[in-house]
Amino acid sequence: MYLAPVELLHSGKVRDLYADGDDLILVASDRVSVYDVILPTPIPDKGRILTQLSVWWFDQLGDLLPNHVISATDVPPEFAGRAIRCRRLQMVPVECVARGYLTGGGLTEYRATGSVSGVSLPAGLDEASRLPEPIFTPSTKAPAGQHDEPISFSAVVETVGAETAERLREITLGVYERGATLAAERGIIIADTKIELGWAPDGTLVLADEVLTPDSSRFWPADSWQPGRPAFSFDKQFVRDWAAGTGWDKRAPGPELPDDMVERTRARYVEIYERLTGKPW
Ligand SMILES: CCOC(=O)Cn1cc(-c2ncnc(N)c2C#N)cn1
Repeated sequence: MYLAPVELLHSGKVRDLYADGDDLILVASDRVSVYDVILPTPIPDKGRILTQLSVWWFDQLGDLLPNHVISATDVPPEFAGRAIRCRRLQMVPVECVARGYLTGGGLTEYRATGSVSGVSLPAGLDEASRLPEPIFTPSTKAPAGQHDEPISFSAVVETVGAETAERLREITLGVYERGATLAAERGIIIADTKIELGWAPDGTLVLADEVLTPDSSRFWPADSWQPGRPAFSFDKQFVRDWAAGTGWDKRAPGPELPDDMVERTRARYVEIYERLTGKPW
């Protein structure tokens, strides 16, 4: 059977997007990125593990909203297990972020303004503080290599209208709370997550991209969480600490990882998959 070649549309840090006729093929690589730098050493099976975790979440979230998955198996053979055939959507031009904890860019913004994406927060919060309740903190979709800029809810209203803005907030918080609740029962804190939504031709909002993976969300082991202390990244901390120990200048290309680092990091992805899905990898 002649297999029409797929066309590369967009290559990201750790994933690539192809066109295959009317469909899209979203492919996850084994690349890992720390401090926004792609490391030269792949983590075997990372792409497959995160793709299968995302597929599992899509199924768990099917009662909240439809998703873009056409098939997780009908993909080009070279991408088997680490790609999703998905329907082409009109993507919402807003990064939909939910935060249950304060860290990263949200903490920086809070320290400067007392709020995150226009959402006022109580005084006295610190690194890794749990928020009184999860908040919707949208941002712009910055061009590759630049950081997304926080935008207020009213800016989202101006972009997509009030009804859709409310729906974006409702969906984003709903996906986060479903994921954070399930993960917490399994000893994992999901501190925040970024989802992508798109419109189907009939105007329905559809969950796209990847969902609730360690690449789209911050995963922390619950047993070592301490507000006021930088949290331990479940999947990336070993590599971050090791790379920092080599004296790596983060403006330089990332260092090659030694075999034990690769295996320990792979094991962390397997552990996340098994804990959340309850299925052996
Ligand atoms: C580098 C990989 O990441 C992306 O390309 C993100 N992205 C996804 C789309 C998209 N566009 C239309 N329909 C979809 N179903 C999707 C999805 N998912 C665009 N950018």
